[in-house]
Amino acid sequence: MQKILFVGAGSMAEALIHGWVEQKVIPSQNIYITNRSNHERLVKLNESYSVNILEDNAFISEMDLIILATKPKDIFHAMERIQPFISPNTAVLSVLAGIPINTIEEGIGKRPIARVMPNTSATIGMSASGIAFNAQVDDYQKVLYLQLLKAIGIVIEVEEDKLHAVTALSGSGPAYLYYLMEAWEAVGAEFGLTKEIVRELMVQTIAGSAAMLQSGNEEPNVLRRKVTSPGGTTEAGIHALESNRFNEAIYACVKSAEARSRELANGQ
Ligand SMILES: NC(=O)C1=CN([C@@H]2O[C@H](COP(=O)(O)OP(=O)(O)OC[C@H]3O[C@@H](n4cnc5c(N)ncnc54)[C@H](OP(=O)(O)O)[C@@H]3O)[C@@H](O)[C@H]2O)C=CC1
Ligand SMILES: O=C(O)[C@@H]1CCC=N1
Repeated sequence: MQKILFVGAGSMAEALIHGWVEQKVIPSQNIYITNRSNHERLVKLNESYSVNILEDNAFISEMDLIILATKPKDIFHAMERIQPFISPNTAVLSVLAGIPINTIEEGIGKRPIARVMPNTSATIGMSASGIAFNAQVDDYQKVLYLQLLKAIGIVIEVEEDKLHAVTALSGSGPAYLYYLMEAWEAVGAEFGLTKEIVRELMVQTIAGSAAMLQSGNEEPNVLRRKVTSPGGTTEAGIHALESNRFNEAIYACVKSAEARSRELANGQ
């Protein structure tokens, strides 16, 4: 990829830029960024990553790849802006939650489009991304898209409709875990442990549990049982989770996120 333009330079754009620049996948001088109005943000990203600020819409025609990274509600305005300038050869990668590929085709024409759902761990090369392609993406382009995503973590191709579920699980997933960590830190503080100690224990516990699952072939319920001594502390903790409807809360969480993604697809 020679020139890449981010249309929308917010949190997700920064995570991708950070990951790609750090992993040396795309030189920062090949990356361009634009926003609707927040120029200060563009200057900050320029200072942090030496990426270019798009100064003139006419330059859009020179882009090899455009990454759509506005909020879903802002995409229609963004597409109106780029449509007059975008070249027929320019490929597109969208990270927008919910927005279907055919909405993008309607806005900026049929061209190779990948719809991707990454997460913010792209910043450190640890994203878990889902991807779907339109029919215009040939095998060679598929490899290029996948290479880009693999550079910032793992990527799994799914049917486009399944991206709603991917969004609810791994796109939003980091926030659920950070929420859990916030609660963990708060309760740790009640026991008089310093924030630093709780943080260190918690991060290693989560990383260790994920690594156990990744490296072995045991199911989560088997690993859980190995921790849970009859009549012991874990059992007491799990009972409390059950009586506070932990499973129901998780189901409701993921189902609400999936449903919201489908609403976004319908412009709601
Ligand atoms: N954050 C996350 O964890 C993830 C986000 N996503 C998806 O990524 C997308 C961006 O999310 P996020 O980065 O969090 O959002 P942010 O609000 O942080 O960033 C959105 C950016 O889009 C810009 N923008 C708005 N309208 C236009 C326009 N017409 N033309 C150009 N730029 C415009 C905004 O600039 P200005 O301030 O000037 O309006 C802003 O910088 C969303 O669609 C989201 O669904 C996907 C996976 C994970
Ligand atoms: O909250 C959102 O809508 C976006 C999509 C996935 C993560 N953040």
